[in-house]
Amino acid sequence: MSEQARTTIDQAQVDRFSAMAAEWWDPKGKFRPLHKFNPVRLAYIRDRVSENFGRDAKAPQPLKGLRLLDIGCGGGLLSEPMARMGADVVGADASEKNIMIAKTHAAGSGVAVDYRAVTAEALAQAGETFDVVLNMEVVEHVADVEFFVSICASMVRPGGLMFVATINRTIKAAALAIFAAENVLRWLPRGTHQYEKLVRPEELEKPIEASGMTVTERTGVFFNPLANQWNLSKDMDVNYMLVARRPAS
Ligand SMILES: C[S@@+](CC[C@H](N)C(=O)[O-])C[C@H]1O[C@@H](n2cnc3c(N)ncnc32)[C@H](O)[C@@H]1O
Repeated sequence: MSEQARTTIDQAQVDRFSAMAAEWWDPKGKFRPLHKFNPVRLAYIRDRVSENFGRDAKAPQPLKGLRLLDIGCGGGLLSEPMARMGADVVGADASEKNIMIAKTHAAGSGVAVDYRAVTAEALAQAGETFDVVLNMEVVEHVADVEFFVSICASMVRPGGLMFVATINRTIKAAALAIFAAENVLRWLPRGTHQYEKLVRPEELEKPIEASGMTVTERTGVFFNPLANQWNLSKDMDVNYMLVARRPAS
């Protein structure tokens, strides 16, 4: 298939998110797991970015002056805190409704984020580049994972980082992240995730490495029911995150 004919849009997935858009900022609503995830993933991103760019992670705005893309930003649950940490954030999502909700929320919170209803391929084609690309909980919802990851990686500047978070395609993930989360705990609406669309780490690493980036860290993220919180873990069988770095030129 020619590059031009390839698309990252799985319209049924985008429609599903558009239909739930009003709930993005309700911590008890359909995006509850993402709200619960936020403390652990925000600290992880802040610390890795600070380390990479020689910043003090404890400073009030450790990401000051860095240009950051939050691709598949949804309602902006990551974009807003990243902007508060000082980054110049572009929040991009294929769903216009998500972007509308994100813009409204940011205006209410007084946070400046450049929200755009565009695909990753449109941004790359326009020649956009970033110090940091966040690719969080999106790859399991796109049409062409390899293409999507390559496009996102192509926008990372020399010396920059890309974070990818998703759910592994394992039996354990099918049991916990799909069956239990959707049918028993009811954390997510039924049909949020499809087993066939889950992505194994090596399926991300191939296009990342092919784009000239190096995967520098792999970590699992696991829910601790006793503490009622998510923690970093060595176990990558269910939720996991990768960090990749483009060598400085
Ligand atoms: C599970 S949400 C993740 C939201 C956000 N990244 C977070 O972690 O809080 C997935 C988002 O990806 C968006 N999306 C799906 N396919 C996309 C594509 N090809 N390009 C851009 N956004 C896409 C959906 O509209 C949805 O908002």
